[in-house]
Amino acid sequence: MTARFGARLAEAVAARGSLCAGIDPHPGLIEAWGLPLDASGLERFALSAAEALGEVAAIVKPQSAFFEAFGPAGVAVLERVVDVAHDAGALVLLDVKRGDIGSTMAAYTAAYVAEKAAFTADAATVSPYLGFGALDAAVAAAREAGNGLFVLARTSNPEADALQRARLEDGRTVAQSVVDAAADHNAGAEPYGDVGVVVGATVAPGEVDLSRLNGPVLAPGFGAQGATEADLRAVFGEGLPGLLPASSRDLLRHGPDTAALRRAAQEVNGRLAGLRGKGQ
Ligand SMILES: O=C(O)c1cc(=O)[nH]c(=O)n1[C@@H]1O[C@H](COP(=O)(O)O)[C@@H](O)[C@H]1O
Repeated sequence: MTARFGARLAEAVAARGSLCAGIDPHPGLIEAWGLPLDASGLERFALSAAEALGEVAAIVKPQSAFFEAFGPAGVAVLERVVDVAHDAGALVLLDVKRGDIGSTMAAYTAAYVAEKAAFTADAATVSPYLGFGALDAAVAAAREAGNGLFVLARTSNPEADALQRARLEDGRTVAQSVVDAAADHNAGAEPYGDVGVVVGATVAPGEVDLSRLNGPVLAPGFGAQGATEADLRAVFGEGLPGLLPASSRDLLRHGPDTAALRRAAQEVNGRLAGLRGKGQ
């Protein structure tokens, strides 16, 4: 039986470091790599990024929107990116940010994280803003298949502040209620559970209490959106198990030279090593 996602992730981070390498084929980056802005350029960009970053990062995160923008041909490239990154030895987090009523969510689950899912990713990003309970069946199906989910809690973009920092009747913020619901799913799992949360590296320190989460934390906003290692330290402290700082543009700008891409990811991983706890 395949090991649980949380266990596989912990093992991969121990071996390779905590960086989550984003594969976001922005049109400007495809052109900067000297490639045509069509499905063939997308394919060369994304497959070489998947191969190079997949060799050195514990987990890679292709952002589906940039593939969907090229239509069915782009989605076919995304499918190959997942396979190439797996073959290179990385786990794959598909960044699709899906969220819908429970019955529709079941179909997204079948696409991304259930047993025999159409895409063979290890985890996917999901939105809880139709109610965390609407994700319950997805959590169960992902777990059954040995896969994981990352639930948006406190995102890195400034437009999210008003909604995610709003207070519920019980005094908790909306973002904290998402973290707490994820924590309930992870209770008792070792080294940690399969339900991660997304908390931007750009948020104010102390806003979200992750002490009970017992799950992975995807921290985008590191790099191109301005957050630094000092911000990661201030927001998440040191030694938070499962912290995955995520960077896309700031890594990809080192291409198309694949050796330079690999070096950039390794260099970031080296700098992040101090944030990891002992034995992680
Ligand atoms: O879920 C995400 O990955 C995500 C959540 C969030 O709060 N903020 C955020 O930037 N992201 C994604 O993380 C990546 C950030 O890219 P860079 O700013 O280029 O590092 C993009 O793929 C975003 O869609």
